[in-house]
Amino acid sequence: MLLTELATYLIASRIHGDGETLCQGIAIDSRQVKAGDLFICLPGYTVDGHDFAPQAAEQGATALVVERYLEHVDLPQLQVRDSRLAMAILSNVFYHTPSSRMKVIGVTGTNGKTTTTYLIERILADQQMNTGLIGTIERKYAGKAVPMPRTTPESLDLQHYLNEMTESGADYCVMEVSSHALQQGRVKGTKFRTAVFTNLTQDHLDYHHTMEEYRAAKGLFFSRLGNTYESDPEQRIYAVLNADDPASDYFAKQTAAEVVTYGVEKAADIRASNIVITARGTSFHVDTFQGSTDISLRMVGKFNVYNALAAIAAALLEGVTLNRIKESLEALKGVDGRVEAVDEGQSFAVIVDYAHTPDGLENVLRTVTEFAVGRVICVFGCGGDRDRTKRPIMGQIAARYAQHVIITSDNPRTEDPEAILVDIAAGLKEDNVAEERYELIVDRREAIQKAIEMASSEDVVLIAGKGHETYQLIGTAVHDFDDRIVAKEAIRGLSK
Ligand SMILES: CC(=O)N[C@H]1[C@@H](OP(=O)(O)OP(=O)(O)OC[C@H]2O[C@@H](n3ccc(=O)[nH]c3=O)[C@H](O)[C@@H]2O)O[C@H](CO)[C@@H](O)[C@@H]1O[C@H](C)C(=O)N[C@@H](C)C(=O)N[C@H](CCC(=O)O)C(=O)O
Ligand SMILES: Nc1ncnc2c1ncn2[C@@H]1O[C@H](COP(=O)(O)OP(=O)(O)OP(=O)(O)O)[C@@H](O)[C@H]1O
Ligand SMILES: N[C@H](CCC[C@H](N)C(=O)O)C(=O)O
Ligand SMILES: [Mg+2]
Repeated sequence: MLLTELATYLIASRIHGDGETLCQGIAIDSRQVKAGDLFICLPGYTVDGHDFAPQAAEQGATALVVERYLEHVDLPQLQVRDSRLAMAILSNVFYHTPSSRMKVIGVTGTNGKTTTTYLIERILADQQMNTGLIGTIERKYAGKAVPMPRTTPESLDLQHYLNEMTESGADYCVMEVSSHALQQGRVKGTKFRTAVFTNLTQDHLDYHHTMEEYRAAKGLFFSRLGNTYESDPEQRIYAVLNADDPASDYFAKQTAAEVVTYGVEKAADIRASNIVITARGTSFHVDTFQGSTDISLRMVGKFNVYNALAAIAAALLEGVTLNRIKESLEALKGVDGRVEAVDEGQSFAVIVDYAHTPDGLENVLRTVTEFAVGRVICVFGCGGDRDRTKRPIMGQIAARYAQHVIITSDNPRTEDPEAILVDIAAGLKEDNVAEERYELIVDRREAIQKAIEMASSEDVVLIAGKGHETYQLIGTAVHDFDDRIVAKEAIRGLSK
């Protein structure tokens, strides 16, 4: 497209230089610019994309989108007020607004996004609907699955993937929408059919500063939902909210979409009762606006009842019958790295889980303690360059539920690994937890080995925080690391 043509989508933008310049693609990273690309300069949190304009020019960029005119760069420039917003708009233009060619169901919340997206996707796919998925673990469509570096892609990548999805025939995209994504406008321009909210508890305070700011970021999802009422049911827009989470009242007030609620404790449109949790699964009764049924999940934990209820709501809104939903939910074994059992025939249980927030850890520990006959041994850590205030809290939660706690590394990134462990241990010290009940082992492999060596029959070893991850980030290096493989090796090592 020509620069002048692109400018028509950006009101009050200003062209410096030749407007007849052809832009064949869009790039936001100078290292990935191809000849003929439009390079959008994004002011970042660490560096300023404007500083890389000369590099982009060298790589063959034909024009720039800038927030301030760059005199020293000899390229035509489209000056805008907000280059992130320009990126969202232009990405939609470039990829022909893919979200209007399919139904996009988005899931936001502190915990349970990945799990809920897989449940929804499974139910829809079982109805012979052509589905795609984008989230923490992978993006998946057209028979391909590609691991994802982050939960919600930048708008440029998102529109690209959505376009690939519709071109491969997808009717639905089920995706996770993180608070970072909402704050940074990564989903601006994406038309959502349904926005699902799981829950709001502490995480990411390094980025959002306070719980109010964090809630406001999540709120952007609901306040930006469609503001028109269509007579065509296919065009209607819904917000699915957790009646038991206080933040839902706030989101309900913010949105113009039709609200459907789910929950256990409080009255809700989709409500579970008679919840029974065992080591093998979770069963419950559910009343909905489309009838009632009993469901037996193979996934354990009360939190998974909430995830299932959210998925039931989203699927009912697509016209799937409750019976079909039940069949799909009951068939699902679970989601990669979420309360995943590691079984090498050992006499004790080993569970790998992705709990990396205080609430997530408390939920999974509570679940595990409910069916553990022996002791619970918990191995976990906290990510570096992330919310530091959650560290001592997670330490306290671990010691409250587990008989023995091994504090270890979980992606220290650029922080001092030992210092992170000390931050976590501060919580246990404050609670006067006896020193023999916990230990600090920086090396995660050693920590897992130690937990497995000390486990006796009927104990449960919970390895939390990394779930499906297949790496350990230390400094800026990425090391191969998979809790499940390391645990298996440690179990096999026992008999030697
Ligand atoms: C805090 C945050 O979200 N940061 C994201 C943001 O980074 P940034 O604004 O700091 O970017 P920057 O590194 O300063 O660079 C600015 C611009 O210069 C460009 N650049 C930079 C270097 C260079 O050589 N050439 C160049 O052109 C960059 O491509 C970018 O366009 O924009 C970058 C480009 O899109 C993202 O990669 C980066 O994600 C970082 C890596 C990240 O870790 N994000 C996490 C916190 C995140 O987004 N997590 C959420 C939630 C997880 C969950 O709870 O599920 C997620 O959705 O994954
Ligand atoms: N509804 C829920 N409420 C509380 N905790 C949950 C819930 N669902 C899952 N969890 C816990 O949180 C962990 C992460 O779950 P999941 O990956 O589904 O969440 P997520 O929101 O996608 O996380 P992320 O922010 O990293 O993408 C699980 O391993 C489990 O321990
Ligand atoms: N999406 C979350 C995942 C955290 C997982 C944990 N293993 C860590 O690295 O802190 C984040 O980026 O904060
Ligand atoms: Mg996720």
